[in-house]
Amino acid sequence: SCKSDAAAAMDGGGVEAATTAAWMARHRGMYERATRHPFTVSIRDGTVDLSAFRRWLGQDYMFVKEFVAFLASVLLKCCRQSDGSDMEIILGGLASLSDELSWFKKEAEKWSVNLAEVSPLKSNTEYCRFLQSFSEPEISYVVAITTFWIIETVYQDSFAFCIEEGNKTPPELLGTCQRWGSPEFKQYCQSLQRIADRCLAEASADAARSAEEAFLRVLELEIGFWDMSSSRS
Ligand SMILES: Cc1ncc(CO)c(N)n1
Repeated sequence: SCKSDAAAAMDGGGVEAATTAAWMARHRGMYERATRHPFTVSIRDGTVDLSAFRRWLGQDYMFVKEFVAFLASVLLKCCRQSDGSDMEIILGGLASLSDELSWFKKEAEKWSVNLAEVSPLKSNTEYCRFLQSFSEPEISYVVAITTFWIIETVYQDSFAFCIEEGNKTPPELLGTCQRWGSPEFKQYCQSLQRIADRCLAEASADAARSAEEAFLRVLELEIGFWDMSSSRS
């Protein structure tokens, strides 16, 4: 089970609260390959290949549609396996994807990307298959919430870098960068991180190991997704 902050504090938990921070330190190289990828760094530098950006846009629209189903499975596990105190955060994330899908359609029009004609490339298909595996009830809530947190955090960190001081991001790409790079999105990611850390603090060693494996798998899949957007793989 997954207790609330108050319940965890009462039984003296929280000593090893920062599991996710420890993983980020331990796997720093992988984390940086995912969040300082040549593709997003080229957005920040202003040297981005616009055909690559258009490819990313079409592929990510397909990804987000799959992400809706993934988030529904995270929500279901939250309701079934935790005390339900995280439900509002997850439900809020799910609700905001409705807006996000509209944004993709509008953005696709702006860049003349025909979403009806997009078919998923290999790395996207692989990532979507990974997301689909979470519909299995055997996958625990702690693994699912950790996965959700790191998926959002890679985008948050990647795009926040594109709007940090000294950026040369083309003005027509600022809207994209702000969608995931905003302080509000960062706060949302931090609330997911707190939930993940709270669940990890109580998880069995086996469950924590599975969650760390999922964390690494996401980093790998995100690197593959950026590679796919930059070139064609
Ligand atoms: C590939 C990918 N990873 C993460 C996010 C964040 O939601 C996204 N939209 N796409």
